[in-house]
Amino acid sequence: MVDKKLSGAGLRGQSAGETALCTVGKSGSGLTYRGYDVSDLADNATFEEVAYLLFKGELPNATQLEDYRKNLSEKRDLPEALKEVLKRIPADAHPMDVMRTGCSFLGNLEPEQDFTQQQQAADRLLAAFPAIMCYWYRFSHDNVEIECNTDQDSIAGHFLKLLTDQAPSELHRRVMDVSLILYAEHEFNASTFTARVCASTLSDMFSCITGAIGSLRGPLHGGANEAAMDMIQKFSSPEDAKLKMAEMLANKEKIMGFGHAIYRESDPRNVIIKRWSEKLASEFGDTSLYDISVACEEFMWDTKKLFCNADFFHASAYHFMGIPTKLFTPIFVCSRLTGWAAHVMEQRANNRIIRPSADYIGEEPRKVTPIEQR
Ligand SMILES: CC(=O)SCCNC(=O)CCNC(=O)[C@H](O)C(C)(C)COP(=O)(O)OP(=O)(O)OC[C@H]1O[C@@H](n2cnc3c(N)ncnc32)[C@H](O)[C@@H]1OP(=O)(O)O
Ligand SMILES: O=C([O-])CC(=O)C(=O)O
Repeated sequence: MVDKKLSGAGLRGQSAGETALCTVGKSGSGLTYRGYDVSDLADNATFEEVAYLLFKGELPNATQLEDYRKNLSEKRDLPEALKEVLKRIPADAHPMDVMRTGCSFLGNLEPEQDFTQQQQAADRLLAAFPAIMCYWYRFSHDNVEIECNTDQDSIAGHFLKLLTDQAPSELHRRVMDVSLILYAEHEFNASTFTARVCASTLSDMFSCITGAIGSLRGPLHGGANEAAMDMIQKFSSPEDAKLKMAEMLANKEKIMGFGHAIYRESDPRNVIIKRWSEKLASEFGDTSLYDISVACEEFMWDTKKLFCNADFFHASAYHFMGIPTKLFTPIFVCSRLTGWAAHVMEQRANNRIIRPSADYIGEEPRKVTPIEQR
C-alpha cells in the first residue's frame, strides 16, 4: 500500500466520533454500508433498499420494500407555496442554491416538530428532492410547470421521467439507480460532518440537511462531478487531454475528479461507474468522451499517482444519459440525503455537542486604543 503522510490539517487522520453506518478505505480501498460491500449493493440491490438499510440497519424483505416504495411515492408532490418559490428562482441560479432553498423552505412549511418525526422528515426530503430539482429546472429552462408525480416506482426512474417527460430506458434507469447507491453514504466526509455538527446542537433535520447541501456544493467535494465535465468537454482527443492536463499540472491547478482525502490507491466506486459509462458510451454511439476520460485517468496515474474518485466517470455517464451538467451535483444531493439523515439520527441517538478546540496563533493580549488615536 502506498503510504501517505497525514498531517493534522483539515482534521485529517483524526477520529471525530463513532459510526455504525459505513467504513471508508478500511482495507486501503474498500467501502461498506452497514457491513455490505458497495459493489455487492450496486450489483444486487436498488437505491430504495440501500436507503432502507442505512436508516433501519438491515436490508428490507420484499414486503417491507414494497411498503417503503409506496410510502415514498406518496410523498413526492410539492406544496404550491414551494412551487411558487421555485418559479421565482432565475434560470442562471446555481442549482445547488436551488436545492438548499428548496430544502430550507420545505422545512418552513412542514417543520420537524420533534425527533419522533425524523424518519418522516428524511423520507419526505428523499421523495421530494427530484421534484424540487426538476420543477425549478423545467420551469426556468423550458417554461413548463411539470406534474410532480410520475408512474415510476423507483426514485431513479422518477427523476429521469420528471426531467425528460419520457419513461427512461431500462439501461438509463439502472445506471441512475447504481449512481444513487454509489453516492449514498461516505462516513465523515465534509457535508456529512456538517450535518452531524448541526445535529449535535439538537437542531432540526431540515437545518442539518440544508447545511450539508452547502458543504457538498463546493468543487473540492460534490461539485467536482460538474467541474470534471467542464474540463473533459474542453479536450478534443485523448492526446489533447494529456497535453492540456500536463499544462494544468504545471500551473499547479487541481484536476477535478481526482484524488481523495481517505483512499490511498483507488476509489472503489470508480471502477463501477466507469464500467457503466463505457456501456452508455457504446449505446450513445460516440465513445470519444469516454476515451478522453480513460486517457485522463491513465495520465494522472502515470504522472502523479492520482486516481479517479467517484466523481470523474460520473461526468461522462450522466452526459451520455442526456443529463444537463448543472444537475450533476443536485443528483448527488438526492442520494447523499440518505447518508446525511442516517448520520443525523445516529448523532441524536448518542449526542454530545461537537465543539473542538483551536490552537491560538493571534496577537498577544492588548488594550483598545481610543479611536481618535488609531
Ligand atoms: C465525492 C467526493 O467528494 S470525492 C472528492 C471530489 N473532489 C475533487 O475531485 C477535487 C480534486 N481533488 C482534491 O482537491 C483533493 O484530492 C481532495 C480535496 C479530494 C483531497 O484533498 P487532500 O486530502 O488534501 O489531498 P492529498 O493530501 O491527497 O493531496 C496530496 C497532494 O496531491 C495534490 N493533489 C491532490 N488531488 C489533486 C488533484 N485532483 N489535482 C492535482 N493535485 C492534487 C495536492 O495538491 C497535494 O499536493 P501538495 O502536497 O503539493 O500540496
Ligand atoms: O469522503 C470524502 O471525503 C468525499 C467523498 O468521497 C464522498 O463524500 O463521497
